[in-house]
Amino acid sequence: MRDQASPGTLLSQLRAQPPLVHCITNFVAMNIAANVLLAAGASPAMVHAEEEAGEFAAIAGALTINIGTLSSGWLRGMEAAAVAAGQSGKPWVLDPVAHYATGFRRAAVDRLLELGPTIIRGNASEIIALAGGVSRGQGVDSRDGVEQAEESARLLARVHGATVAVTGVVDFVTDGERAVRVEGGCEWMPRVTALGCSLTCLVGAFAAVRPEQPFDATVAALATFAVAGEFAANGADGPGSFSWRFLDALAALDALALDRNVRVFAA
Ligand SMILES: Nc1ncnc2c1ncn2[C@@H]1O[C@H](COP(=O)(O)OP(=O)(O)O)[C@@H](O)[C@H]1O
Ligand SMILES: Cc1ncsc1CCOP(=O)(O)O
Ligand SMILES: [Mg+2]
Repeated sequence: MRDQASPGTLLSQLRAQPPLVHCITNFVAMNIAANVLLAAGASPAMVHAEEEAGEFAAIAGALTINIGTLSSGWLRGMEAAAVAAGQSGKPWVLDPVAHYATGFRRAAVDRLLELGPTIIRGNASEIIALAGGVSRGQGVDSRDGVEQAEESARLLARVHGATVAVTGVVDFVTDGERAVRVEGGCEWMPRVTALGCSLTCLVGAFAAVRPEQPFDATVAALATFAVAGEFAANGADGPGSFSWRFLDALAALDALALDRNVRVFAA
């Protein structure tokens, strides 16, 4: 196994030089995702208009594209941004929210996949369907277990030359060669809307820090969420108090605490 930069090392680097992260995310996620990036120490910018998305992607350290609340104009902005990111050598992350739900979403994701995302982050239902499998997903929430999506993730990673992250109770990350599981988080996380979308943006932030190491960057982002989620669960009474405790836990998390509490295992 190659040397892997620790999540804490990457978190320290992120905070030392906060990356500008270009997020094209959905209406539901925009506010919480921006707050998550700020709490972690990165600098978010939500820029989706087709007139400017390409230009902005060339300036930012990384791009994230999420199809959660898609429209034709937004899709043109996403395509322009993905092309610009590719041309300027910037990593970009695809979050295929509920891509199986409608023909419009399926076609959009097919076009975005052709533009070569560096990293794909989704829940188990999304990853299974993206690899051509039969998923139980209907809306934005997963109805499948991460274990069921692991082979799909490996296949997608090989076919698209991307790092693929499947999230859920225990997360799974692969680049088609290496694979790990990331334990942690808490039961309230899937009960707070757009936390997965926010994680996709944080994956972008870490990818901006380590553009040549998307696998390590993805693991570091997932580990940060897993540890902050566990810390925030302490004293939380439900999704509401968990939500604000999670932002505080992210901001308070330091490199040492992250590396001491991270649970990443080879898969
Ligand atoms: N039951 C769970 N226990 C612990 N962590 C979870 C659980 N479900 C989701 N998570 C965490 O919540 C975050 C969002 O993942 P997920 O809910 O799978 O994404 P999405 O919102 O896109 O469906 C990830 O950090 C994941 O590890
Ligand atoms: C509820 C909803 N509807 C369209 S996008 C969205 C947010 C989905 O967020 P996540 O994928 O993080 O659960
Ligand atoms: Mg999602």
